[in-house]
Amino acid sequence: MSRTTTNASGALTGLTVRPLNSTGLSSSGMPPPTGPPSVRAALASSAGIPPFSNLLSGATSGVEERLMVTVRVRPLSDAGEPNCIQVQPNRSRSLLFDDGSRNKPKKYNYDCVFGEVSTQEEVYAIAVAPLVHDVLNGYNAAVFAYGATGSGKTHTMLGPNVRSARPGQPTGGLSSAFMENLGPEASSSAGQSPTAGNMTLSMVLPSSGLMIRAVDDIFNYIEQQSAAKANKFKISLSYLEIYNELIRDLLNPGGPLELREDLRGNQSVAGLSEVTTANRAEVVQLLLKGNRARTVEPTAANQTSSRSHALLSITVQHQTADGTRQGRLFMTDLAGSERARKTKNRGKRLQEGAHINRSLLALGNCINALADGARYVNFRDSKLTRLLKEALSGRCKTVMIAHVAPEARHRDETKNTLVYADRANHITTRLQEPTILEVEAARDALPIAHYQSLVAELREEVNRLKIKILTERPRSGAAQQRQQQQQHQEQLEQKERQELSSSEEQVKKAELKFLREKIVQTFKQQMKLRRRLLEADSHLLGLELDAERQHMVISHWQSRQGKLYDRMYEEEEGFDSEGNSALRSAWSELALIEKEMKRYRQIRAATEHELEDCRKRGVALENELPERISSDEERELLSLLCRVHELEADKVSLQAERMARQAELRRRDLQLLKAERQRRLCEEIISTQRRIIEEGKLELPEDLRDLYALYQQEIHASTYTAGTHTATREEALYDAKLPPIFGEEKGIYSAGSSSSSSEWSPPSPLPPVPSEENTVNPDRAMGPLVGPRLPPINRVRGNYGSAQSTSSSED
Ligand SMILES: Nc1ncnc2c1ncn2[C@@H]1O[C@H](COP(=O)(O)OP(=O)(O)OP(=O)(O)O)[C@@H](O)[C@H]1O
Repeated sequence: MSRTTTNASGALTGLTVRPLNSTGLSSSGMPPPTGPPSVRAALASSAGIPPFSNLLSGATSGVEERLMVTVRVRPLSDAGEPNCIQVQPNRSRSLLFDDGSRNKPKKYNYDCVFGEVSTQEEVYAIAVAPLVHDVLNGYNAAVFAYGATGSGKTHTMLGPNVRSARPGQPTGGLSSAFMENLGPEASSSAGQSPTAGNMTLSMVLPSSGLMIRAVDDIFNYIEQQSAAKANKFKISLSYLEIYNELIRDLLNPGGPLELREDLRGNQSVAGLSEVTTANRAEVVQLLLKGNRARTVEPTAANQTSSRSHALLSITVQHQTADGTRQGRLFMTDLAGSERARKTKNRGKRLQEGAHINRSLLALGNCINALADGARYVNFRDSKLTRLLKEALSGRCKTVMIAHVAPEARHRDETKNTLVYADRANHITTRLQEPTILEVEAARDALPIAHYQSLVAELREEVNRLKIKILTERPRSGAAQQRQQQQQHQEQLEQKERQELSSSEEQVKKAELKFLREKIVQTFKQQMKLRRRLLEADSHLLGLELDAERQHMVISHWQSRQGKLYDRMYEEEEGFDSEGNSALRSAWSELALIEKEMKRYRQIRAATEHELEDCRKRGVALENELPERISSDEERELLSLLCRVHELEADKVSLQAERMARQAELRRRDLQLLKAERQRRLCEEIISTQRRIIEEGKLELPEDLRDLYALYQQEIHASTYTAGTHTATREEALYDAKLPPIFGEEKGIYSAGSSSSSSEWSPPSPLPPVPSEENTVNPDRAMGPLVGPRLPPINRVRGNYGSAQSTSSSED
C-alpha cells in the first residue's frame, strides 16, 4: 500500500507563472508539448547530427521503436593517462575503441555518443527532455544509467557531490540562491515540510543532474499554464534503492519492503511512500533527502561508490476532458559492475559487489533475450529486472545512457559496457496508449486500488491540518527560535492575563473550544463512515468471489454438456440427476448473492454520499481555524489532534491492507484453481497429440517444435526460481533432471524419441504424460474434469491435420 502525502487541497498551489524566454523555451530548455522546436533539435542540428526522428516526433502508441541507446564518456581522471576511446565530434553517432590488441580500433555505433567535453545540459536535452514531454502527455518513460563503477553514472543522474552534500557543501549543482530559498532543512534534515512555495529562480546550474533537470522541466511546463490549468496537474514521486537485493524506501527509510506482482504481472512495492507535492522546492528537498539516505561507500575504484541501484519515479497526473491522464518517468541510477580483483573489496563491500554483479548479470540476460526477440524473457532473476520489466519490455519509452571511463586501464570494463549497449540497441519497444486513470481503474477493479485511495484521502486530511499548523509557525535557526518562542510565550502569557479579564476574549475562547470539538466530532464521524465503507467493500468482495465460484460451476456444467443452461432442460432431461442438482443449487446461490450484492451496493453508495457531506463539513470547519488560533497552546492542541487523526489513519491503513491481502489471496486461490484445470486440459491435449505423432511417425512441425521449446523454457524458469529460494537436496536433484533449454541442437528433437514416463527425458521436446499422484486435484472444488474433445487415436486416419473433431460428448 502506498503511503501518500499531499498538500492542503490536493491540487497544485504556490506556483509562480514564469514567462517564456524569447525562444519560447523555458530557461532550462523544456519545450511545451505543442511549442516551438526543442533545444534538442537545435543542439542536434548545430552539431550536424541527423535528428533522432523517433524521439523528436513525440510518442505514438502502437508503433514499434528501438530503445534509444546513448554512451557518455567521462573526462580522463588524470590528463597524462593513456586513452582508449575516441569520440569525434562530440554528440556524434559513433566512437572508436582500442581494445589493446594489435588490431585497429573498433567502431561502435549508437544513437548518440557524448564525448568527454559534453555537458549535463546536452545530455539532458538529447536524451531526457523528449521523454519528459511524453510523460506530460500521459505516457510512461524510463531512463537508466548503466556502466562500470566510477564511470560517471551518478554524476549524470544526480550531479556532482549530491550524495555527500552536507550543510555548506555543494549540493548537486543547485544554485546557492536556490538552496538558501529552501531554508535550513534543505541541507540538514531534508525532507521536512515545504519552505519555498514561490520559487522564481531557475533551480538548475550547469552541473545539475538529469533528475533535477527533469523535475525542473515538469514544473516549468506547469507554471507556463494559466492558474486554472496548472491546478489540474498533480505531481508525486517515490524513490527507492535496491541494496543487497533488498528494497528500501529512500524517502522514508526503514525496513526492507516487499515487491509484489499482481495478476497481470505488474510489479509494485508494498508500503513505498508516494509523496504528492505542489512545489519544486519540496521535490528537491525530497531528492536530497533520498540521496543522503542512499548507501554510498568509498572503494578503491571510487571514493563515493553507490552500493545500490536507485530508482526514482515521478508521476504526473493531468485532469483532462477525457479523464485523468497519468504519465510516469522512471529514472534509474544503477550501481556499477565491479571486479573484486580491481576494487580490492573485502567483507561487506565484496558481498555488496556480488549482489550488484548478480543483478546486473540478470539485466544483461534480459537485454540479450530482448535483443534476440525472444518470446519468453526471464525478468524474475532479480528485483532490479522485475522493477525494470516495464521499461525494458516495451510498455514505455526507454533511454539507456551507458557510461564508460576513457582510461586504458579500464579497457575491459569499457568493452563490456560498449557490448552491452550495442546489444540494447537492438531492443524494440511498442508504446501503449496513454494511461487514462478512470479507464484503468474500471479495467482493474481490484479492491486494493480502492483501499489505497481511501488511505490517500485520510493522509490528505492529516496533511491539510499539519500545513495549517506549519504555516503559522515561525522559521529561523533553532536557538533563535527557542529564544523567540520564550519571548513570545512571555508576551502571550502577559497578554493572555490581560485578555482573560476581558469577557470578549472569553467568548472567543469558548467559540474556539466549540469549534475544536466539532472538528473532532466530524472526524470521528468520518472514521466511522470510512470503516463502514471498508466493511461494505470487503463484504462485496467476498460476494464477488462467491459469485465467481458459482459461475465456474455453471460454466463447467455447460462445457461438459456442450450447451448453454436453460431452465427448460430441467424438465426435458431429468434434472434431478446428481450432477445437475449441483448446478441448480449454484443457480439459486447466484441469485441470492446477486440480491445481496445489490443491497450492499446501495448501502455503499449511501455511505459514500454521507461521507462526502461529512468531509465538506470538516473542511469548512478547518478553514475557520487559522483566524481563530491565538496561542501556542492552541496550536499544540491542534497538533495533538492531528496526531490522533494520523494514528487513526494508520490504523485504517493497516486494516485495509490486511483486508486487501486476504481478498487478494482468496482471489489468487481461485485463479490457481482455474489455472490448474486449464493446465490439466492442456496436458491432456499435449499427451494426445504426442500419441498421434508417435504412433503416426509424423515429423514434428516447426511451429509446434517451437511451442514445445517455449513450454520447456517456462517450466525450466519457474522450477529454477523456486529452487533458488528453497534449495533442498531433493529439489536440487530434481532440477538436475530438467531438460536443457531448446535451441542449440535442433537434431535432438526428432519425432518418436519421447518416453511416456512421468519424468522429463532430456532428448525429448515433448512434455511428460502427467502423473496423477503429483497433481493437485481442482475437481474437489469444481466437480470432475471435462475430457478434451479430441478424436480418439483409433479414429484418426491418414493425415494428422485432417483429423475431424467429433461433436459427440464423451460424458
Ligand atoms: N562528466 C563528468 N564530468 C566531470 N566529472 C565526472 C564526470 N563523470 C564522472 N565524473 C567524476 O568521476 C567520479 C566517479 O563518478 P561517479 O561517482 O558518478 O561514478 P559511478 O559510475 O556512479 O560510480 P559507482 O557505480 O561506483 O557509484 C566522480 O568523482 C565524478 O565527479
